[in-house]
Amino acid sequence: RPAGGAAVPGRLATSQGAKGKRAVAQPLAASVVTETPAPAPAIAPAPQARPVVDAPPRRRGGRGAGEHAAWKSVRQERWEGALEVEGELPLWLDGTYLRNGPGLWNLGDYGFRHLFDGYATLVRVSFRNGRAVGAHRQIESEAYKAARAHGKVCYREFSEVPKPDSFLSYVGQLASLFSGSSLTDNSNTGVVRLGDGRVLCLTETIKGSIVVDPDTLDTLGKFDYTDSLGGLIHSAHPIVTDTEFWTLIPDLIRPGYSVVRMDAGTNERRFVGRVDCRGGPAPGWVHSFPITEHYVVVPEMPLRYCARNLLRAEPTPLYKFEWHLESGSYMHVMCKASGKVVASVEVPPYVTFHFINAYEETDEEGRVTAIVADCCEHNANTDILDKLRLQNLRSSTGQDVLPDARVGRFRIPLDGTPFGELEPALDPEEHGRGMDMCSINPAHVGKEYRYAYACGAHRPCNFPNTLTKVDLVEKTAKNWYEEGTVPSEPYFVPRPGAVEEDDGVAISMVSARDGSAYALVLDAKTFQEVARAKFPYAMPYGLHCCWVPRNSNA
Ligand SMILES: CC(=O)/C=C/C=C(C)/C=C/C1=C(C)CCCC1(C)C
Ligand SMILES: CC(/C=C/C=O)=C\C=C\C=O
Ligand SMILES: [Fe+2]
Repeated sequence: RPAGGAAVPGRLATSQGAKGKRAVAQPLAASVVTETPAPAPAIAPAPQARPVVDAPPRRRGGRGAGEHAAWKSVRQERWEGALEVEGELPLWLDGTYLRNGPGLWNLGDYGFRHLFDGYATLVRVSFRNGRAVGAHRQIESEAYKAARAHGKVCYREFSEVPKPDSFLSYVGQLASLFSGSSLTDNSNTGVVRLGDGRVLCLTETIKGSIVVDPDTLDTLGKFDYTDSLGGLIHSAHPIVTDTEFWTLIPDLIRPGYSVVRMDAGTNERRFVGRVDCRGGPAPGWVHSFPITEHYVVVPEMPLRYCARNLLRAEPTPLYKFEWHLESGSYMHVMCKASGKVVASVEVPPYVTFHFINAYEETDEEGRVTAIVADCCEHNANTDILDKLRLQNLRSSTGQDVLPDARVGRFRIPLDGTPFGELEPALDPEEHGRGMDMCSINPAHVGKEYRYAYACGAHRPCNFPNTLTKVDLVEKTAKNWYEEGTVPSEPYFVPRPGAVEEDDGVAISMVSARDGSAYALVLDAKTFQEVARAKFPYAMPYGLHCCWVPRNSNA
């Protein structure tokens, strides 16, 4: 059942194209707008457009036949058009799904190394009356604009660094590293809707907080933090509610973390408290962290930032990080109201990008006795970082090379006991020993919860290739799998008025080996497909999502 039919034409345009103008996609270094004589067809065969980059990458394995579309750069700067819908979209699904991710990994014939290096591609699927309109657009960060203008990397990305033209410019680069001016603002990781309705794309550099228009996908400008808290990096995953925004700012000089809060409607973060690291030469990497109703949980894992690696021109095996098993692994708990650290426990070693949720355990008198915190845990093994190198992702040989992962459940006692526990929350075989890119019902953030949605594994595989719904009470999982596909984070959207935790849908953008791509809508209760909205061109893999309900700001 096609949705939208010919009513909504597919649109292709350059970043320079004024709103409403129709223009063909431009190669990266071009600076002129070329308008097309006629509107593109309804379901535009986007690959007809001139690709953003068309030469083979310097590092082999960029665009060869047989390579999965998930790991190929998006082929044009932007597109918009009606999507063909297969199945029945729920009529209550009224709003916009946004997904951010590093979708462009090539500059001319130069291919980037790592999944996390790519320039940000924002994808939109707007649902209304059982129909879907899709779009994507490159985010106009300074890093992307400079790369497009000069045909080379100009800022320090996750693993890519600008090649110094001379020793003097190398010295200049070092100086600019200390000031933060050489760090990227390529906001390729997350996208969040603030309580006041503004939509932000984020990465781990603070300067990479960029405001976008969720309808046009226009880059509106830098999010200007008006406080004087400073810092160069922060967690990629702030916790955002209708009223607040919480994040962590690691301190690489005096190892520790600042816990900060920003009220909705403001641009001013306020310092809440500080956690001093217990071990190691630098803070543990804090890609994400969880909160509960009264506490902020600050993880300190043995995979730590490394100032020396930040300065290097060539990446080390762990990029900007170092593994310090001897330094210990810790979980700290800070009271939101007082900023005081109320617990700091040593836990077994762990490696995680993504915390799923946390909540408080209470005794009969209602006193909080412990915090339970769940994460996608990689069995204390850092190999996953190397598996996310594009060369590894592109060279799928059919062998089972994805390292095992699980739902790691921490129990952090608040009674002064010096140690916390870390155990799998369910048998990892339930989800094929793959576990990452998670979401939950937003009404349960910081509270007891039962269900988590994530990417799991159907082995053999080299990357998570299923969607999984984990029941943390029954300790079971329901799995969705379609051969040859790479699904991204299943993002839970509650049905308006829902009471049950899993009353809603899980939306995932799926990239298929044959070059097709679709937004998959699963009934979150049964985990059965209800519909798919198909893009007319290949879509690269992407990371994190958010949901903007229609008229949410009206
Ligand atoms: C996409 C993802 O999950 C993580 C992205 C992380 C990034 C882009 C980290 C970037 C960094 C720099 C550019 C310099 C400072 C260190 C670090 C935070 C690793
Ligand atoms: C893709 C990913 C992390 C992304 C960070 O935002 C992790 C994948 C892990 C595989 O198991
Ligand atoms: Fe992430």
